[in-house]
Amino acid sequence: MSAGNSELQNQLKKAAATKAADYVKDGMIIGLGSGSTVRMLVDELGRRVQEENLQFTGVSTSISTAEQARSLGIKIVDLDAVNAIDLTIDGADQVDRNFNGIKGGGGNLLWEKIVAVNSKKLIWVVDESKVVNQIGAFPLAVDVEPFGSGHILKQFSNAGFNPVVRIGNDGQLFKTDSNNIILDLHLHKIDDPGKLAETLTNIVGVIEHGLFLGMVNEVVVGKQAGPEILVNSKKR
Ligand SMILES: O=C[C@H](O)[C@H](O)[C@H](O)COP(=O)(O)O
Repeated sequence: MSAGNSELQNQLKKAAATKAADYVKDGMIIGLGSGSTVRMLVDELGRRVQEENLQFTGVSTSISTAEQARSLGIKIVDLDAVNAIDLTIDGADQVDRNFNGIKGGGGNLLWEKIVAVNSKKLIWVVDESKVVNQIGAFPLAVDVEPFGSGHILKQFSNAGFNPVVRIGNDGQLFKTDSNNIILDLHLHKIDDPGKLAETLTNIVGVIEHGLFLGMVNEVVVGKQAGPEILVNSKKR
């Protein structure tokens, strides 16, 4: 699932990703997010490793990012092999002006959230179409244990959450890197993200949800006039 991939959107994603790559310095431990914007970031970091001898250690939020990074010569270690991550750079599907975001369009929200909470600083790279007044137009991914998930599906339907079981590009049931399934909630708008997060967290069988509320320190926004950095003053 993706918010869109027009040529302009890809240019803006790339501008944001390239700007965010400047934050990575020698000796740092860097969390690498997932998705198409992070793919561009990892390409740029790989270029710097090869051409500028940049030396950093990466911790990946997905198998696919780890594979891409390693193929470019970036050192990737397990999260448990480091004490803390200096900085994580990740993508997002939507973010509002209170720094509440939706993630999980690629199904990587669980590892992304685990890496985020173990990071000293979190930056998102997005194009300007993803900065919104109210989140929720993008479907909210919920990572669910497959066992008994039919009952969670019913519970979500009864609550009016319009859940859809995610199917992969291969036409098969989508499975996360942890072998869980994703239920996408088509909510259209989320009036109270905190309350929804609490509701979802309290359901047995829900492993994690794609609401990342007030967690991000900075958002690098790719705009036609040039990248803009939104700073979350509450996280300074
Ligand atoms: O599970 C996927 C992640 O949360 C992505 O970071 C998010 O969906 C943004 O992806 P993209 O950069 O492809 O729009």
